[in-house]
Order: sequence, then structure tokens, then C-alpha cells
Amino acid sequence: NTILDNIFQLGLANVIEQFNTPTPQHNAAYDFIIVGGGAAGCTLANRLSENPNWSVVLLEAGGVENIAHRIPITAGFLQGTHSNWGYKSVPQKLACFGMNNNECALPRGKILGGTSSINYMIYNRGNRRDYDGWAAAGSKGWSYDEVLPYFLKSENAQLSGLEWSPYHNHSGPLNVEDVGYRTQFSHAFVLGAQQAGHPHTDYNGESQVGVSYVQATTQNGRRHSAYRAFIRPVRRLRRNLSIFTFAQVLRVLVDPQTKVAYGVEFLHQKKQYIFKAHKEVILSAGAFNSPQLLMLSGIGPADNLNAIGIPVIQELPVGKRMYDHMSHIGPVFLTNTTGQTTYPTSITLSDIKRFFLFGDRNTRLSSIGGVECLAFVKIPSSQRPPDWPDVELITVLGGMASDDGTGLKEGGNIRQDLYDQLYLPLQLARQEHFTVLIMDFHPRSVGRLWLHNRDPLRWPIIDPKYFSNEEDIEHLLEGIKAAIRIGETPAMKSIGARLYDKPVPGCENYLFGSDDYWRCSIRTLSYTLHHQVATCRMGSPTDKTTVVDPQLKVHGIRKLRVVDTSIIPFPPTAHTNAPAFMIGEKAADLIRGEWEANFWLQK
Ligand SMILES: Cc1cc2nc3c(=O)[nH]c(=O)nc-3n(C[C@H](O)[C@H](O)[C@H](O)COP(=O)(O)OP(=O)(O)OC[C@H]3O[C@@H](n4cnc5c(N)ncnc54)[C@H](O)[C@@H]3O)c2cc1C
Repeated sequence: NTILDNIFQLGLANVIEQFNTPTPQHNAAYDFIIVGGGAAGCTLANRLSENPNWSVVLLEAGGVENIAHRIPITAGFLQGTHSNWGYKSVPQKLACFGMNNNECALPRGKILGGTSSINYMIYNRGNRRDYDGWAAAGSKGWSYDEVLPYFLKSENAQLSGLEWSPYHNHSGPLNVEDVGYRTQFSHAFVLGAQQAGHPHTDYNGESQVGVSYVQATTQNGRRHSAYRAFIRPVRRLRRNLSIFTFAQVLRVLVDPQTKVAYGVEFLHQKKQYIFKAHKEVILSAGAFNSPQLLMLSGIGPADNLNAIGIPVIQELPVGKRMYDHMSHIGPVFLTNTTGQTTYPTSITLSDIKRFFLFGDRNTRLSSIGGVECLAFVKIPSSQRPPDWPDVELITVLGGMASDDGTGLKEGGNIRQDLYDQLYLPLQLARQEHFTVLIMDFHPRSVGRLWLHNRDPLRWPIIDPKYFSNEEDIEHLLEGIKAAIRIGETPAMKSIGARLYDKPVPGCENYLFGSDDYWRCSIRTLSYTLHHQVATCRMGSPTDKTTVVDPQLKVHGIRKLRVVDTSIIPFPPTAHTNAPAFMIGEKAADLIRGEWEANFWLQK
């Protein structure tokens, strides 16, 4: 009697989006070739194809969404499907001890819509200081005042109480709304956080520090992905926009003499094709695959390329730097509530009928994978200004146990024995509880990504080197303490909140609740929130750590840009989906500005 069983009972699992991909014409030429139909790629494809004189082709390695992607509560299950590339890190020496072979799961969307089709739908832009920092470090044109219009451009906000906020727009393609389903946990946490001194705020508004209910990229309680927002509404109307799904690009074609990108080679239905670009090739393949494709095309670190026999066309530090937002699963709070934790059996057929047949957006199915509230918190040891949060507290109704170990455990590569010891007792007792995930916004650990060999179908090697800088652990520890303080407030006591004190396997030798206990727990229950950035870092061409310039052009190569989260130079005070949409919007304007200005020169 699981959610998915019920969906099958209603015969809905077969409701698949109708999407016919034409047969590619070998050597066909388009003005713009966009590689990757993710958050940034779909946005860019929409905006560039607004010009009817330009032909745009979007090549996506995955397929299209089905009904499961639309149901927000299923977010945790999607990592176990073919719409996830399914990457894992190399075994970590200092993190992910609770994962099989110490390998952290690194999911990524492989589907039209990209990671926006499998993510948790949290809509979060970041802090003014993030973008001002990008600009100050050499990314001219990317200060907060210069990027805010692009966040607003894509947004269609339906947020109660923020109807007149200058930080929200109500006419963009991407729906951002309140989650209709809220539990007692969420109300107690928002109130409790205020009692603990965190002001109520709009974390996408003037001041980020404080607590809020989450804002979600959903529409009427259903996932609103990049595909839904930017492609579906226009794909039948624009004859100048061609889209190929199940089209995996193998490399960018770059003339080694002139260093001009002129096309791509890709695989579709086991056949290899070439498409040529009149104007530009644009990589929007995400933080793992854009750097992979650059390296496969001879653009990257000479040591790696020489070692695997790829001739170097342009030496650049592709993949040499990677940041990510690591989090800790917990603390977990037990409560005296009833019926608030979502276990599969608590989703009723009535919920499903209301969701599907009556468009009801207030059922459990509209909960975005259980995420309810966010608190943006300053920690006592902070070295940053008071308006720049250090850690985030993310509340989840239930936690690892609330899908009976079927989704999150598998998606997170969590060890079965750890699940059985720590979470199975909660599952079997149907214990009411909620989890606070603690995320470090400004990690200092720097990872790296490189290639095994020249096979484009093989995964890149990804070593995030989580917690190689000890300070990252201390930030999470301070975040855990902030969550515990909120747990002690009257609002939280009113729902009977108390810490779940079963020791984390491997940490039994430490006194539960001591700093060393939590440090051990952090290394064991390390859980990335999948915000990898900087693998094709943006900045001034004189900055030897960067790969693209502020126009997103690859240094030293003509007619080639990267437009996705891989260009983000520093980890933002945000989850990275909203920034990906912003990057797509801004890139479209940069490209349009340049080619439209050159129109008469090209004639
Ligand atoms: C499980 C999970 C949960 C998350 N939750 C949130 C959240 O709640 N809120 C938030 O803000 N962020 C979240 N994120 C992060 C966020 O969704 C991503 O950072 C963002 O969507 C990335 O956008 P992108 O355009 O850079 O890349 P993607 O959206 O990943 O797009 C890249 C696209 O390129 C395609 N591609 C790759 N290689 C090739 C190739 N060789 N040929 C053709 N196509 C190719 C991929 O299939 C994919 O469709 C989450 C991430 C994950 C994995």
C-alpha cells in the first residue's frame, strides 16, 4: 500500500508526456546548439528561440517526465530511476562513513528538465553579498543588482503576504508558490525559531537571515520543472526550436588551428550524428557533464588530457575546483503528535483522488519531498557580516525512515546496517518525528573532477574531498546546536519535541550530544544537497582558476560558451536551482545582445 502502488491502482503510472523526437539529419546546421536540457538549458532554449530568425536545437541525453515527476512527495524516489545519471563520488576519507564503501551519492537529472525535474523544488536565490562577491572577483556584470532582474524575469510568484514585494514578480514562466500542505511540525518550528531569536523573513527578499516556510517551484501543488515552465508552453508553437531527447553529446567539435567551435558529435538510438553551429555551441550539461564534455573536446588540464591521450587544444583548469554544500542528516526530533509524519501508509486513496481528480494542492502529495521550513542562521564563530548567513536548517517531516527505507536510503547510498540500527526502529514503531538537515553555505573544502579515459560514455571521476577542511565540520556542529536550541523552545515543547538519542552507528563510544559525538555523526551521516559548482568557473581571463569569462565564453576558444551551474565561482548562500534559471536568463540576454548588435556586420 505505498504511494506508488496507489498510483498504479489508478492506472496513472502510464500517463506519459507525449513527446516525439524526430530523426536527426546528419550534418544539419543550426544557429545555436544547446547541449543539455536542464534548468539553465531549457531557459536558454526558450529565450533564444523567441527570435524567429534563429534556429535553435536542444540536445538532451535523457527522456521526458512522466506522472511520478509531477508529484512533489515522490522527490526522494526519483533518484532511483533512469532520470538520474546515478553518479557516486570516489570513496571519501573524511566523510560519508554511513554510505556503502564511503561513496557519497551524487544524483543529477538525466531528463528534459534536468535536475529541476528530480530535485526537491526549494526556490532560493542567494544573498546580495554572493553576487557582489562574484562581481568583485572579476565577473563584471554579475553583481546582485545586475542579476536580480533575471531572477525576477523567470518568476511567477504566488506567495501569500508577498504580493507587493519588489523582490517577487508575478508574470514569469516559472511558478513559485507556498506549499499547500503544512504539518504541525512546520508551524512549531517557525514559531520556535522566532522564540529562539530568528526573525520571520522572506529568504528571497531584503534580508535573508531568519526563518520561513519554504517557497517551492510547484504549480497548483505539482512540480514545475524547467521543462514545464520553459519548453512545454512553446515547443509546438516555435518551428525554429528543435528538441532531441535521448541525444547524448560525445564531444564538441573544435578546429584545433583556429580554436573555433563549429559543432557537436552525438549519439541517438545507437547511431552517431554531427550537428553544425552557424553561431555558437553552448554547453548546459550541468556541473559534472559540462566539464566532462570540455575535457573530451581537448579543453582542460594538460596533465589529465595528456595522460589519457586527448590532444590539448586549450589548456584550462576545467574540473580542477569543485565546491559543494555538504549537510548533516539531523538532529532528529521525536514528537507527541499524531498523523503528521508522512509514512507511505499515511497517504490515502482519498489524498490521491483529491490530488489528481480535483486538483487539490493541500494533500500530502504536494509536500516537496517532505521539506517544510528553512532557517538561515548566523553561527557564533562567523567571520562574515551579520546579514550573510553561515548555515541553513532545513526541516523535513519525518526523515530517512518515512519512506520505509525504499527511496532516500537507496538514493543516498546509505548502508543497510546503519539504516536497520538507526532508522528501522522509527519505521517499525511508526514513530512521529521530524528531521532538521544542517547545511554549510560556505564550505572551504575543495574537490576535483577528472576523466578516467577518453570514453565519453564513462562517468567522470568525482572527488569532492568533503571535510578536507576541518572548519566545515565545525560550521555544521554550530548549526546542529542552533537546531537543538530551537528544539528547546516553548513552541517545540508544545508538540513534545525531544532529541532522538539512539547513537549513530560508529559513534557509540562518544557521549551522546557531546561535540565529539556530533563531529562523528557529521562524518557518518554526511549528505550532500547536490549543489556542486565552479567546475567551469567564471571570472576574468587573467584569473588562472577560471574557465569562462563573464560573457560565459570559454577562454581562448571562439563560439563556445558554458551556461549552467558549473560557472558559479563560489558556493552561494542558496540551493542552486534558482541560480541556474537566472544564469540561463542572463546568458540569453548576453548572447542576444551580442548577435543582434552584430546583425548588420554579419550581413
Ligand atoms: C536530488 C537533488 C535535489 C536537489 N534539490 C534542490 C532544491 O530543492 N532546490 C534547489 O535550488 N536546488 C536543488 N538541487 C540542485 C539543483 O536542482 C541543480 O543545481 C540545478 O537544477 C542544476 O541546473 P543546471 O542547469 O546546471 O544542470 P541540470 O539541470 O543538471 O541540467 C543538465 C542537463 O544536461 C543533460 N546532459 C548532461 N550531459 C549531457 C550530454 N553529454 N548530452 C546531452 N545532454 C546532457 C542532463 O541530462 C541534464 O538534463 C538538487 C539537486 C539534486 C540532485
